[in-house]
Amino acid sequence: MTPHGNLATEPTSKASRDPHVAALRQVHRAMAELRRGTPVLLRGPDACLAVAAAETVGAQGMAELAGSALGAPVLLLAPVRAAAVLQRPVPHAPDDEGAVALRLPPSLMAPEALRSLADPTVERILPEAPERVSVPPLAQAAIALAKLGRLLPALIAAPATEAAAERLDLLTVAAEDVLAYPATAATTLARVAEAHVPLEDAQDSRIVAFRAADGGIEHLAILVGRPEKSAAAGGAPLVRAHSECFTGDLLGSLRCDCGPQLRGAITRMAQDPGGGVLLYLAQEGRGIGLVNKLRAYSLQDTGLDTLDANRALGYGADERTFLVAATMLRALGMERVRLLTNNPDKIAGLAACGIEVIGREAHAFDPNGVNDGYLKTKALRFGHLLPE
Ligand SMILES: Nc1nc2c(ncn2[C@@H]2O[C@H](COP(=O)(O)OP(=O)(O)OP(=O)(O)O)[C@@H](O)[C@H]2O)c(=O)[nH]1
Ligand SMILES: [Zn+2]
Repeated sequence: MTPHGNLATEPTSKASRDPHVAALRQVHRAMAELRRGTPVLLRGPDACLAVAAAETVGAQGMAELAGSALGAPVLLLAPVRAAAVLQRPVPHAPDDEGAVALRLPPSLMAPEALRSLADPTVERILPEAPERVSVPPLAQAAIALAKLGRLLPALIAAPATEAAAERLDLLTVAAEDVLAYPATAATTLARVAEAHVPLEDAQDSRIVAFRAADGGIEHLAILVGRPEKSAAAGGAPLVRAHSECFTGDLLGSLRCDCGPQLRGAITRMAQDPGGGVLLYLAQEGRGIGLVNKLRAYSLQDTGLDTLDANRALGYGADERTFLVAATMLRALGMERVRLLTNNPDKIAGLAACGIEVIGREAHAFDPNGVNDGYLKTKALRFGHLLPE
């Protein structure tokens, strides 16, 4: 509210009238609410669902959820996590919205118990088995919202009304806007800053920052040499779409190959007459976020590989959208590229977003004695094109 009235009904700028921007803003707010343990209301065409993240909800959030609920809350879990909690296979039902709903005994309806049900890295013997019940409408959007917030995809959920949510001052967000968010956010990426940053391995480098209209973390393009010139002259510059890896890129972790891939790509672009572009994408852990990647690592230390560890958390093997990279390349005027990668999904993903990948350049580094299993899994289970 302002002294001039309600911004929702009296837009003061073009941006606040744009339905895409309004949707992005609301979804981003909803993510932040879940992250701090506050419930939000998902609005669908026929029903509403109040949800709170099992990982963050506290006593107040539980009380607010109960206060807005029309029925008993259930726990929504991704099917793999539900199977682990129930200690039996969970057959797929056609209308399950990619989630399993469990009715919890009162002993498990408390924040600490919910956290342990959500998190496979926490060992817990259940006093009573939860009962599988039918999945409420909008469960898929609920799981998607938790994932967007880089939380464990596990939510406590109950049918609710908009009036009750308003009375409790809970944020309401359209389920369809949650599902559309990754694509909508990617298409609003715009250049916001640019600077010359000489690098150890490439003196003639510039960084261009891109921001989406949601207020999320910026993605960066590192331009080495003059790739725009090469593109404008009909060439296809070297491009690497590099998902950020705090542990590998910054700390030199030996668990993965990201550090050598990052520095190696920049060195290679510096040597290429056409230069190159390294997209440094805010998609840590293949899109699951750093905290979940650390959880995945701890599961890998118990014997799971990188793919099964992601699934045990309730995430997919790869949660990235390549539309981010494609939008940045288009904004830079580079729609024909040679891609530095071993990952065929990246080639297909960029091609599906309208980028012409005219060639692939292998980008493999020798195992280091720690990441050998990780590299093997990439070849065997992700189909990466790695040398024998
Ligand atoms: N979830 C998860 N992410 C990881 C793990 N190890 C590395 N990553 C992340 O994976 C991303 C890099 O993806 P990779 O699959 O190694 O490589 P790629 O970029 O898809 O393929 P290339 O182009 O061939 O390198 C970075 O964001 C890393 O943080 C892991 O064990 N689990
Ligand atoms: Zn890494």
